[in-house]
Amino acid sequence: QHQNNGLSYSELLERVRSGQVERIELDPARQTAQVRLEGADDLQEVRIFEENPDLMSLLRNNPDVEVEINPTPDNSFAVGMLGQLMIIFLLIGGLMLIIRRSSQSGNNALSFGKSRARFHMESKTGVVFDDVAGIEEAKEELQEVVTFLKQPEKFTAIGARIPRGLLLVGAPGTGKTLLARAISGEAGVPFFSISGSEFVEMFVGVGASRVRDLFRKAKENAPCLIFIDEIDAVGRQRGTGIGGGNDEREQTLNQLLTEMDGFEGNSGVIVIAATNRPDVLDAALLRPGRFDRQVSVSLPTYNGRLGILEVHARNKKLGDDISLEKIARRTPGFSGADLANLLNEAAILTARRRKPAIGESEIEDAIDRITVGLKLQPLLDSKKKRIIAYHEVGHALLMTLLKNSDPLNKVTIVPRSGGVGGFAQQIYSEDMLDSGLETRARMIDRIVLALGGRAAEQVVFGDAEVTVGAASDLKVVSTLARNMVTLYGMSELGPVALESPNHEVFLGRELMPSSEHSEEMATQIDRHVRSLAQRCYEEACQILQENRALMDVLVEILIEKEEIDGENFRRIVAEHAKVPETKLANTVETVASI
Ligand SMILES: Nc1ncnc2c1ncn2[C@@H]1O[C@H](COP(=O)(O)OP(=O)(O)OP(=O)(O)O)[C@@H](O)[C@H]1O
Ligand SMILES: [Zn+2]
Repeated sequence: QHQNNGLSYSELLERVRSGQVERIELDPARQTAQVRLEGADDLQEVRIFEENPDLMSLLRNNPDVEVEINPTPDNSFAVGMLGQLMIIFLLIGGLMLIIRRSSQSGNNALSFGKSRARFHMESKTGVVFDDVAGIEEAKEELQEVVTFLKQPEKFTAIGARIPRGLLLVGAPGTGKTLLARAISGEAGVPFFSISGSEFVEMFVGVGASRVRDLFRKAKENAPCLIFIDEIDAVGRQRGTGIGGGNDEREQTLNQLLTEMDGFEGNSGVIVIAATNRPDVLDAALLRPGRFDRQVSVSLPTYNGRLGILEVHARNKKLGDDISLEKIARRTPGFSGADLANLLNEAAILTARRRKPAIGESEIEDAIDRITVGLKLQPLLDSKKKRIIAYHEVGHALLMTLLKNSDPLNKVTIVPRSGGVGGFAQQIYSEDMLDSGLETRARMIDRIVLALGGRAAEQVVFGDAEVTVGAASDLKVVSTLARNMVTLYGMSELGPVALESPNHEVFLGRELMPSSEHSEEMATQIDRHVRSLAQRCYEEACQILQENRALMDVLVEILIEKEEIDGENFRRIVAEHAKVPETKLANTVETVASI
């Protein structure tokens, strides 16, 4: 009934019972498990079923089996995030850009065979508001919670109801956990924490009682704060299957709701939950008296990044040449965790290079590591390498020639572990993105230069040879062009907003069509978006065509040296350009009517 070496579900149960299973990795979404039998080196796959109480209770009774559960991945989130970052991050015109988000967030599977996850309690977190930077608005809102915890009588005396639950909403690594710990620290109250993914353990039927324990302990220690990270793991809308153990999860959620309702008025316990997916939460969680207040924690702006860098530079040895302002300018789209990580990576590199203090080159390398991954071996000279070189030179040359583009920082064809074959990177002269003062001229140039990679491939190798390497460039182009037409009134459709901007792009909603306009208007928008992109593409092709000889020179140098920094690149361009003056192309005039 099954392949030679495949285990059936019932055989799996049998093997667990007889103690022959060493390790099992459950994947509820795919309804499979990877099983390692005693003495075996590799894993084998077994189909499991949605309702698998036998397996779960068996595993509970056999604590020697190592168990891991892969939480259901949320790709929609990742995609939304990626889209967002790519706009901000247009500095990288890389082949197949993949941004590695701080991997510590979220999806780490939990193992409950060895250590049964419990809630954690810290009597003093030692974190204060000064340790949290760049999210001033959220801090201000939460200052109130500190006062509730410190002096509840102040509020009860005048009959004010102290909120029980508060939801922190924001992308991974923006400092939600840090903020919660700082509230505890500032108020001088104990901090209880558990993560929603640890709640996935409810799978084995201990969830509800864990919740009861947590709240009982907390009440004994009031005033105090309970922090539930990744609440979406347990608080997803009920009745939507995330795989086996649904009932368990719902029981846990119900218990959580019961506990929230069961607070005696002003018992001195405040529950803070964090999520990056408020849209998937069960509505019951958001009712009055539960998590009825939301505070959003957004990615830091330029000033925020500067503040966060200052916090994390406190205990680092920085060289005299390091300017935190410059780093902040280089890192739009970075979260607080990314920035902390950046300084830490730079410190590690510095130690490895036996230098006394962190220097510019360590910062530079750390930024690249975080955005595009580790350097890999350069490719051997090959057609592929030439295509990548032309693609990147296409981007880089446009960054240099276009009048309204931020200058090139460097162009490289050293492949990166993040799946990037090469990239051309800009350095922002000012923090336009944060200030919101992006102009039409700049946006057009960003579209043109994003198309520069594909255009170079086309100009040099012809139609048939264009590669898939431009996929991420094209995503950037569509987003920018669409925003120009629908949000900023920068097309012939007139100065009207045709869609409401969704600032919470990290929710992945940006991809959802809005129904605010008619079918007819939707067609018009599409037409204008396409025509804008088409004109920009033609513009890119034309500029590159005119500078074909220069491109060849640059590609030869890039293939030889693997990397050219902005200054050298500009020097070479100035030496060889037909018109010696750089920054000559004014696309706004050519792409005038859209
Ligand atoms: N605003 C900030 N100020 C200072 N440091 C920060 C800030 N945001 C993040 N960090 C740094 O990043 C680390 C991770 O952030 P934290 O775990 O609080 O983020 P989070 O929003 O809870 O992320 P996740 O959703 O992944 O749990 C912090 O311990 C801190 O070192
Ligand atoms: Zn590209």
